[in-house]
Amino acid sequence: LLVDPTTRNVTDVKHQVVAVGSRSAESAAKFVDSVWTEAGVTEGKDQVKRYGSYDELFSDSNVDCIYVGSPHSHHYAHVHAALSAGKNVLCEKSLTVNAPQAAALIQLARDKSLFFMEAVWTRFQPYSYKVQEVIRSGVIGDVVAVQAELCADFTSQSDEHRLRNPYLAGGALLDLGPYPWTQLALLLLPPSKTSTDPLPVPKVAASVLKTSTGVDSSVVAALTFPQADGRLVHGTLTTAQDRQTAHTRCVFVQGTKGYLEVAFPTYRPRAFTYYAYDSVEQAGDPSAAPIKSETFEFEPRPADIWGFGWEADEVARCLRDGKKESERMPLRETLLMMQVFDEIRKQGEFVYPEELETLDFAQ
Ligand SMILES: NC(=O)C1=CN([C@@H]2O[C@H](COP(=O)(O)OP(=O)(O)OC[C@H]3O[C@@H](n4cnc5c(N)ncnc54)[C@H](OP(=O)(O)O)[C@@H]3O)[C@@H](O)[C@H]2O)C=CC1
Ligand SMILES: O=C1OC[C@@H](O)[C@H](O)[C@H]1O
Repeated sequence: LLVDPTTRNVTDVKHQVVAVGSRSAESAAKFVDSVWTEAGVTEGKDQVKRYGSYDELFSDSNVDCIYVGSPHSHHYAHVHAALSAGKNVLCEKSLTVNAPQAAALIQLARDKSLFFMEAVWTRFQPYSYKVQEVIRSGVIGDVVAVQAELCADFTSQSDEHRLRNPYLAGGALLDLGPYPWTQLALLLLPPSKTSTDPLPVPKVAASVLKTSTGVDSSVVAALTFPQADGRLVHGTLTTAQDRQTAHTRCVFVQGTKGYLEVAFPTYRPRAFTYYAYDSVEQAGDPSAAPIKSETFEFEPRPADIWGFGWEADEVARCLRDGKKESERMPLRETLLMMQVFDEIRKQGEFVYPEELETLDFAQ
């Protein structure tokens, strides 16, 4: 938000951080100091309001949109309060703990005619548009399977840390799972469309392992996605917080006439390469060589942003244009992810503490 959008060739929108809300005034002030210092800017810092409660932030009339970046356990309560106060909301992944909470917030945003979006930054990165373009060009034929993975080693974190703590809705699935899910969704769901019609929930077969704190340490799930031509295609989602994904491959796409590999990290891919064969027969022949191969690389930090800038630009454009949801990250796809995650947790017999799963979870 603090990087001038023109440095990434964006001239139609700009951003201003007008206020920061925290559970204490000291931590709000500390946050502003550290973020402005890290960004290397001084402009605008003195004007930023530092609130010692979220409710004060939600009632600031200068605020157009709230970014909710609290632990997953608290998204439902924080977003509910922000929407109830009449604010547009961008909320970090995973949107909520479960699908009923997501559905309730989506309904609240629609009832109040407010913009609402899950913050999945990967969707707005140049990588995501390019990989879809290449797949849709048919260069590797029809997609017959996709494997997507994000594992990270969080075993050194304390039991109280939000990643391992059930009371903060820890675990691999809610924290890391949205990224392999996003890769599957980008390649195996019909083109994104905003609509209140629900999407069919893919069939799920999942296995879940737990940490000593009782949250999921790893999940492997096979999902079946119906395609426009009637075919059923498998996507596998792997996520774990006790090991690391190989740096060369976090997504593998098998086509009838070739394949495509994506370089880690799953949330911000560095590159992808496709290998295309002359025919279906050649693609199935281990001794045949591809007739075409191309690598697309993505700068790790173009114009000094990690990649969140593109997501912020999308939010600004939606607000400017009076849109209540993003066509690139439609609410029904967020709901679908939460429905799939609920089914994975059900099959893995994994529930969060009762109060986190309810619709009246208080702050
Ligand atoms: N898009 C991305 O790349 C990333 C997204 N995330 C997402 O961001 C969200 C937050 O993750 P992260 O920043 O690591 O989380 P932290 O544990 O660092 O918590 C963030 C802030 O939440 C506030 N908070 C509100 N209620 C609580 C509570 N009960 N316990 C602890 N903190 C609370 C605190 O701020 P305060 O005390 O000031 O109120 C805290 O500093 C998650 O949804 C996560 O998935 C995380 C990392 C990267
Ligand atoms: O969103 C995220 O992306 C990077 C991970 O390391 C982090 O835990 C997660 O919240």
